[in-house]
Amino acid sequence: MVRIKICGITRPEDGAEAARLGADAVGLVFYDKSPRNVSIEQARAVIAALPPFVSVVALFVNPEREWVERVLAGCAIDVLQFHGEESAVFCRAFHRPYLKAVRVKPGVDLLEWAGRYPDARGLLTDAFVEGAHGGTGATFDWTLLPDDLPLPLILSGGLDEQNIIEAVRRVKPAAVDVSSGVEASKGIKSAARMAAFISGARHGSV
Ligand SMILES: O=C(O)c1ccccc1N[C@@H]1O[C@H](COP(=O)(O)O)[C@@H](O)[C@H]1O
Repeated sequence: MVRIKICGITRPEDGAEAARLGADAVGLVFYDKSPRNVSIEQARAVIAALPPFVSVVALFVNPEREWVERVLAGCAIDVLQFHGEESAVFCRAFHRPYLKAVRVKPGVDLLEWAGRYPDARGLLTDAFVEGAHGGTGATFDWTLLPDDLPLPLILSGGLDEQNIIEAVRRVKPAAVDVSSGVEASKGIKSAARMAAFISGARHGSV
């Protein structure tokens, strides 16, 4: 069964609703250029509203090492997600499981990326959009994904309630990750869209 991560949670009630609907993980964005950016205090409030069986993923884009350490000291984070140009040495420096995001466009060699981050818990594929690091709501050509990726594949990039069944059926990822596609407005989740997305992901993977 595909695992489901709902990213860009900024409000405790959205995290609690994602968990109630069956999300396996929620993502918190610690990147001040994102409309979904949260402070450590906001993150703590979201985490406090979650049941203990939901994983908490902290997303960063080219962070200072001290910022990651402050977040880890201030919040109960299970997994790190890096969306910038962080090296493998940097990603593993925190002794936490981590995901490495890759922005996919023609010519990007995902097998080579997987080789550069062999200890990542998964490769998260997002759409390449010039000038943006992610969370754009853009999709990419799923035929660019290799069948023989040596790491678990987390599919993201423009997923929503309309395309999630086809995405899961065609790509067969280990997990899916969504942010824009389940929002009512930037940073605010829609309960109805989250419900339709999670139901679609479950439906597509049976
Ligand atoms: O959500 C953001 O604002 C964000 C900012 C910078 C890097 C990544 C970001 N989000 C992640 O991008 C992918 C795709 O998001 P979407 O579903 O297309 O909106 C996903 O992993 C988000 O968590």
